[in-house]
Amino acid sequence: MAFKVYVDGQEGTTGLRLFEYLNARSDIQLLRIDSDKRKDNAERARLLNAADVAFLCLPDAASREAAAMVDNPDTCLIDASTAFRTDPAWVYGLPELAHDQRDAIRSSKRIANVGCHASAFILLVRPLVDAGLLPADYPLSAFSLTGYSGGGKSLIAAYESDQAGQLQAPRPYAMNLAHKHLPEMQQHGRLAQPPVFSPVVGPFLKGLAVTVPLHIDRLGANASAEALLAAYRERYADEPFVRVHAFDDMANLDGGFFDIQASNDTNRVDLFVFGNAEQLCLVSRLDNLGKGAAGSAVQNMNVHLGLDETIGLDA
Ligand SMILES: NC(=O)C1=CN([C@@H]2O[C@H](COP(=O)(O)OP(=O)(O)OC[C@H]3O[C@@H](n4cnc5c(N)ncnc54)[C@H](OP(=O)(O)O)[C@@H]3O)[C@@H](O)[C@H]2O)C=CC1
Ligand SMILES: CC(=O)N[C@@H](CCC(=O)OP(=O)(O)O)C(=O)O
Repeated sequence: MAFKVYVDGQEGTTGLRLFEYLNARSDIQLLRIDSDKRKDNAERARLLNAADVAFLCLPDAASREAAAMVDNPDTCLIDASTAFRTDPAWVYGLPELAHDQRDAIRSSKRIANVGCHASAFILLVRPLVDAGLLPADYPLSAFSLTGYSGGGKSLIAAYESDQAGQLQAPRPYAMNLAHKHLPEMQQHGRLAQPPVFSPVVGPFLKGLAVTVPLHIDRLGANASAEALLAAYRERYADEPFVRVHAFDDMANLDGGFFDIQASNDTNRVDLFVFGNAEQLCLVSRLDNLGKGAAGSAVQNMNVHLGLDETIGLDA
């Protein structure tokens, strides 16, 4: 028997990518809303409550509205927005977060799928805090280079209609240091304060890399590049979608340049540690539409339904 799955926001960037993943599967029966009814609340409520799993690929406010429409206790919601990522009634949809996270995802009907910058940042930071290598009160900073699909339909349209080339240079944003991912980065990274976070969007569709610079003498006792890598290898040993690279993995650089698109079209996260005896640079790379959005949503669904979590996803 196929699982009934509905995507609210099926014509948006995340919804369309999710549709590609789900449409290829024989164990999923997709419930489709007529295009002209996609904002009709009665029709949305009917489909949301008919689904075993409903994905919300909507702006935050519309996600909150959709969640309030669900009264079927058997419907599991997987929300792609930021609305519920630090809400204690929702489980954080990052299976790799901790050893017991999959149990929580399996048993909850409310799963907050994780944002692209936040996934990459938390997967770098959390194992180091848990291992005592990165003090929770370390004054962290991070910058993220991202493709424009992360900004949804409107940003994609702006880049794709940029005939005059006005958007061809990288553009730092969230200059007020209040990016919407900061609360989840702090909470799920187990940090005493949020990082100083600087995202930069570039003139390419997708691909993302978060870089976290560190001074070794400000880290925990016995911290070193090898100790950090050992913590990653221990935490992610059995993870199908996390690849921990060797220290200073120059073979992965192209003439000294880091390729932030090399994880694209997969659900994989690549983790790197570069540096020297004094300073380190942690880098996490993923496809913002894959592990940063739709791929991770499929992974969460697979975990929740008790399926092989790699079904339909490339590592
Ligand atoms: N893009 C990405 O890489 C990522 C996005 N996210 C999050 O996922 C969510 C969706 O993002 P994204 O796909 O990029 O956004 P888009 O703007 O591309 O798509 C959003 C979709 O939601 C629809 N929508 C808006 N309001 C309503 C409503 N009231 N009822 C029904 N449908 C509605 C829009 O309709 P219409 O077609 O009419 O515009 C649109 O199709 C956001 O919360 C975003 O922050 C999370 C991780 C990564
Ligand atoms: C380029 C761009 O605008 N990217 C988005 C992040 C996309 C994402 O991860 O979505 P959520 O915000 O729902 O988590 C941003 O920085 O807000």
